[in-house]
Amino acid sequence: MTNTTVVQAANLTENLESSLKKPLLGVNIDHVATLRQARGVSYPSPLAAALLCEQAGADGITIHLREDRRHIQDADVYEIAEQLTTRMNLEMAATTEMLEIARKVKPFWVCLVPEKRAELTTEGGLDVAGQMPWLTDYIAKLQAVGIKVSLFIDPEDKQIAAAVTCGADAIELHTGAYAEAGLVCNIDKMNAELTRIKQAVRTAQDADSNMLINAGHGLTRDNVYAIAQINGIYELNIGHALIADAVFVGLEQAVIMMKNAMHQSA
Ligand SMILES: CC(=O)[C@@H](O)[C@H](O)COP(=O)(O)O
Ligand SMILES: NCC(=O)COP(=O)(O)O
Repeated sequence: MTNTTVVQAANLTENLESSLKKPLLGVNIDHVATLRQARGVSYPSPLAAALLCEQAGADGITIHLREDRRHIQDADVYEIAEQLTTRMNLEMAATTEMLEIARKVKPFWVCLVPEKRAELTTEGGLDVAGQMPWLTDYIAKLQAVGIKVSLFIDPEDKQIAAAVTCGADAIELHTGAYAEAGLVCNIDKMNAELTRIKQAVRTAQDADSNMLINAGHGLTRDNVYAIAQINGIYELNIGHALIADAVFVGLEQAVIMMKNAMHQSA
């Protein structure tokens, strides 16, 4: 373990206590890379974005190294890992190729997510219950080199129970259905999804009090408050909407605005 990792681990324990009331903000910077890849040039730099987000108060940086490399590239992962002062959360599919990369980079967190080639963004949660032997072994191989492992799952009892059995250090509850209901102003559906997420947090707490509970996907300044108020959520990972805000107000201000939205109702 490097000195940085020891400090990060100590901070994690400390943060766990305080964040039970106030979730942390992990900023997903995939779409800084999307903009760069649109032209195949070297700017804007995801590394510069990550460092600016940290300066503005982000508690961690999330990047998703997709198998098709549509945004974040391998070089970004190595470069960002070297220079972050908070924690990297590396999202990836549970493939053999990604396992090798993660074991070299050693991010603080790996978050295992499902991937489909044709999707615009992650459509559903990982089917942990359907691939228990593979994931149990995969998680152990990451943990063996000191990486903490999170599983991106739908808020379903079956998946939560499977995540505990597989030995995950954390789960990240997929908030996409809640966010999509808000986009089409379906308030009943939004409330039902919120209830489902709250219930999932309770189920996870009852199943394993040491497992961290994160949430994310599709969160915006308009819909984040209700999720951030749920007791027991450790961290929210937010990307697309925050980067969209940054186009108008700048990245640092967008981070500050998102943190404010998490802590006070609009
Ligand atoms: C797993 C998840 O919800 C997202 O963070 C994911 O990274 C989305 O992928 P895109 O950034 O490619 O939309
Ligand atoms: N895991 C969710 C995430 O990192 C950000 O998702 P989004 O805000 O880009 O939808």
